[in-house]
Amino acid sequence: MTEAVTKAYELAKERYAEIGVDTEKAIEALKKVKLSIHCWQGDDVLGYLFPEQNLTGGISVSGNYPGRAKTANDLRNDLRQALSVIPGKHKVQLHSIYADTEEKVDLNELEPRHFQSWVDWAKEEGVGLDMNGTFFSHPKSESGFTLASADKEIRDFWIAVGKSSRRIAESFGRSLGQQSVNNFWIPDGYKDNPIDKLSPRLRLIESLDEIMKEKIPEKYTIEAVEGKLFGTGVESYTVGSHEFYEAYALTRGKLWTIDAGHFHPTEDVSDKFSAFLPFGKGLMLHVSRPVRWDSDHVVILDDALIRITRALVRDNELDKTNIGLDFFDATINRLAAWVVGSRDTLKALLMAFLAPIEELKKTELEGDYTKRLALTEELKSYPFGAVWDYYCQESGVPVGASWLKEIRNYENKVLINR
Ligand SMILES: C[C@H](O)[C@H](O)[C@@H](O)C(=O)CO
Ligand SMILES: [Mn+2]
Repeated sequence: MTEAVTKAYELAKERYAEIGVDTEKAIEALKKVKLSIHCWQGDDVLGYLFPEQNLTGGISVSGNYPGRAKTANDLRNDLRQALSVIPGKHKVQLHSIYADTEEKVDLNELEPRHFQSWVDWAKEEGVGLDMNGTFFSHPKSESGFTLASADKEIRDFWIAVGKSSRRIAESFGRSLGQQSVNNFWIPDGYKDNPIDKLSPRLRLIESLDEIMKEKIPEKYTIEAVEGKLFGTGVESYTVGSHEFYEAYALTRGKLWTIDAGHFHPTEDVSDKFSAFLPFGKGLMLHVSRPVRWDSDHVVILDDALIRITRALVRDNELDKTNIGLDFFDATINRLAAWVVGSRDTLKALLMAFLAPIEELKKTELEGDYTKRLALTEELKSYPFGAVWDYYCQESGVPVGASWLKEIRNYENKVLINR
């Protein structure tokens, strides 16, 4: 296998060189990209703080594949196994509900010490940690409102949750020596047409401003705000819409989170990066695959993903963009879901790097759209797979579908017994 992979790579390298693409440079560029892999694919977004609590907030997971991670330790072991077949060094995204503690503690009382086991694990694994405050799956979110609630007591509770998430993210940044992005997604909204669309938004602004009041050095953590078109149960009005958060991010110097599943199905999210970034501090992405709606299917190498990575690479936006994943499928092996989604996102990035970008830009400037079309179409059948295989081999991870054998062994040894 090793020899065949290397031979195929050498040939591919020649083919790409003919069109002015340096495959070694593309591989080096790919090595630098850190994905932010979401922990919640491993346990169906339930967390470990409230074992009896159902998933709420208008998101849902279908399927009952055996082996859901039932403890934080299970989840870390599963993540370690999945990471071992994904090339590169990455980050893992947590949520408040993944606190690992024996204490009876509520979301608003969480402190960095409740995440110490995650920090220790991250150090061992050499991964960074990103954070998400949890604003759902809790009795105090049952009305459908949290930070935008008209009830001050409810609002204050969730403000404390937001502040706690910032302290935790800061501690991740300090302990691990890399910035922790702290993402805020707030599910608040109405099922049916509201009369007053303004007041909840004004309350959300006030709550967020209160949460962000304390200055924390950005080298440790920065907040990202995630809008949404709608969720199940909040079809008519979402307080934190896209325009709301785009404006919030711009005026407060925060990151704007673009979740690929949160827009109208025909909207091209990749088109938004270059419109926002000349004004904004940066982006957080939640790479997801909406099938007819925000279904959070496992990411695959489809046109939508290719458009996302192409935009980031062609417009030189990687330095200002955090590439997070966000999907949850319990109908298949959950580790395989992480692996497919992560490997495919990396593959799509490699495809984007393997292009004569400067030449294409020049062609476009010269107005030669015929050549632009011809070149981009021919590029699609260049031997990018040989470069990917070689990258996997050199990174010490399985080439081709052989990673599945390792995941199956783990399933038979570990997952099946849960
Ligand atoms: C669990 C996550 O916070 C959640 O998926 C959020 O990011 C989202 O996308 C909700 O639709
Ligand atoms: Mn998301």
